[in-house]
Amino acid sequence: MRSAQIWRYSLPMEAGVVLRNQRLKSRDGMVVRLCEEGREGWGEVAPLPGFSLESLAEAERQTLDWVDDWLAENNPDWPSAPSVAFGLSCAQAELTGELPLAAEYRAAPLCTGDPDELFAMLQALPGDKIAKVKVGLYEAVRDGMVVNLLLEAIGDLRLRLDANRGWTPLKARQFAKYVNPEVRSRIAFIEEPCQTREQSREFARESGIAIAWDESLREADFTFEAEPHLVAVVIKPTLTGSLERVRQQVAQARAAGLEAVISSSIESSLGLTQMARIAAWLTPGTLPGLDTLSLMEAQLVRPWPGSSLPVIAHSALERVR
Ligand SMILES: O=C(O)CCC(=O)C1=CC=C[C@@H](O)[C@@H]1C(=O)O
Ligand SMILES: [Mg+2]
Repeated sequence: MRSAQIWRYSLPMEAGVVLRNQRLKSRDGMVVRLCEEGREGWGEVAPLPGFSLESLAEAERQTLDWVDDWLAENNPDWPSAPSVAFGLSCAQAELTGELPLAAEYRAAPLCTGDPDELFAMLQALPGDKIAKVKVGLYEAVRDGMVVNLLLEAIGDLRLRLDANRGWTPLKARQFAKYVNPEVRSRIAFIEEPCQTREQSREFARESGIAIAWDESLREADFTFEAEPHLVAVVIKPTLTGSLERVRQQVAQARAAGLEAVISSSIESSLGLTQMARIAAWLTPGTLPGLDTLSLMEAQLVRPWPGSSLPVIAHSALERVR
């Protein structure tokens, strides 16, 4: 006998979370529970506004249809919307025991705000000191100075930078100018520095700074291929699709000699803890980019170890099915 429940959630976000010029006041999505023969599996379906092509309403329709089909003892294909395929495939992988419990909770910390406060946090990082800094939001020169300062001050720090295609070739050059050539190799990579892939490649050639693709993975002409200066790809499961598809992309990246970094699409603690498990399973040895829980004011269903945010239980959510 199969049974299933679906709930809607809406989690308030910290003030000032801006995604692609749009303020994100709350994170909205669904929690799904699939039950069969005394076992259960949970999943989160949460299209990210400004990134996912499907709306929450469309995701809800596809989730309900798939669950109805599954309850009728069919084994339906994954729905077309990536966020739906991901959430449902996680629920099924928990149900069948395919998704291991071991998790990588040491996500690379996102550095925001005041450089002075950052120092203390970075100095205290245990093990591999690797952190992520968003660039391209302020003056390129300021970004260059901050990155240089951090790398020069903390000798064993490595940084992942993310420009979200924010720089013109000129701005990218201005950034590089302020980063001492001796510390550039400790920039693990910069995600999508420029507006086009060609400009990003040119920047990497010129500056010697390694790059990674993120937005490019969602473009129709993208293929996983080795290129000079390209070291990694960022895989955001909610924007990718089913767990099988995520596995396939990790394998394709590996085959091309690229590091695959599992990364958040600002899911709740439920989705984030599952991605910490996916990272431990599929990309052992690589710190995932999952430090987005602190953008929220509450956790959902399952807590992230060490977080002091209150946890909202499924029983407090609005039931859809
Ligand atoms: O990759 C990480 O370390 C955290 C996730 C992250 O940076 C992002 C998640 C979702 C949307 C984006 O604003 C942003 C990114 O650009 O990668
Ligand atoms: Mg990115």
